[in-house]
Amino acid sequence: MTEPTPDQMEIISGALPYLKRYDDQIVVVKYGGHAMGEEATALSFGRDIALLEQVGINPVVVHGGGPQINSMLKRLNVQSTFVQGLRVTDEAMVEVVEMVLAGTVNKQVSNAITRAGAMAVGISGKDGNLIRARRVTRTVKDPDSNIERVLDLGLVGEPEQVDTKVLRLLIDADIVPVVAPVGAGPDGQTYNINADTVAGAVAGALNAERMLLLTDVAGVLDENKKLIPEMTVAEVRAGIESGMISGGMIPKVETCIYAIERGVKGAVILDGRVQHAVLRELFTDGGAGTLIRG
Ligand SMILES: Nc1ncnc2c1ncn2[C@@H]1O[C@H](COP(=O)(O)OP(=O)(O)O)[C@@H](O)[C@H]1O
Ligand SMILES: CC(=O)N[C@@H](CCC(=O)OP(=O)(O)O)C(=O)O
Repeated sequence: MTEPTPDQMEIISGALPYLKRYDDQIVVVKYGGHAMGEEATALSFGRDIALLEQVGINPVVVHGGGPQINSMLKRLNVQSTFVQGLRVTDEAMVEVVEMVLAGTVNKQVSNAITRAGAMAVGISGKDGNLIRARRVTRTVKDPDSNIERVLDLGLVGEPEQVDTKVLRLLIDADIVPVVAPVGAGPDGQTYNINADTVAGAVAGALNAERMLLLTDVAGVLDENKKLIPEMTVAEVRAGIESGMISGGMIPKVETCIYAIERGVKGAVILDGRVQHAVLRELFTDGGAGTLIRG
């Protein structure tokens, strides 16, 4: 074994105040499909989560899998369309979505954490009554006529109710819950739910100390493409209004606002492709991405 360098000792020692701050607190980590790419990043993610569990923090993982669903649909020769970042999902497609998210990806993520030495259990929002979903619609404006139309996205849902019992049982048993973003409607129908939205709902229901959204950009970028380290809810709203925040970043910041309004102390958007992104964010002074506060 090589001797630790003074720098390494400095880093470990510098983590002490953060270890105290997060002791026994819940941290919800959303692991986006784009952040999963490389094998090395997946391993570093698994190690980060296992380390949090080991030092007495309670991580809860919610994962995405949009790119993984895309490649399965491509293999099946099925086209998919998106409305405001949400995948229009019919009966046949929801079967593929559930298979990829609650099957392949869920087990990959829980396995990466387990291999790193923590106990992780993968569940979907349909297990233990975790997420009761309701159908969502979106209003779009026709650019030519300016007439607004309500679009039905099929079996796309949003969390109507979150029952945290199963999560609490796992957390109390020192098991890391790994949640796939599908839910069931009151009639048992399966709904496809955006993973950021699930993370916000879960973080809010658990009153988490922190919510981290791991994506493939450094965080919220300003007009000059420079990272904004910290934003208030009011600044985020102004950013959406001015068009500085657009596309896939809108549901992310909206999820952060939703979680903060439900008592989450801080929500961070950060680049999950960076090795040990979670540890950098939680245990260093500078943090890693954009922190959004109330
Ligand atoms: N102000 C902004 N700062 C950073 N990214 C932005 C901003 N506005 C729009 N975006 C876009 O949002 C994308 C992130 O959302 P998305 O692709 O849906 O992520 P994920 O797949 O991880 O859920 C970025 O890659 C970028 O193209
Ligand atoms: C309704 C809806 O759009 N659901 C998403 C669920 C997966 C997801 O959100 O994955 P990422 O976080 O990797 O983008 C989808 O079908 O792609």
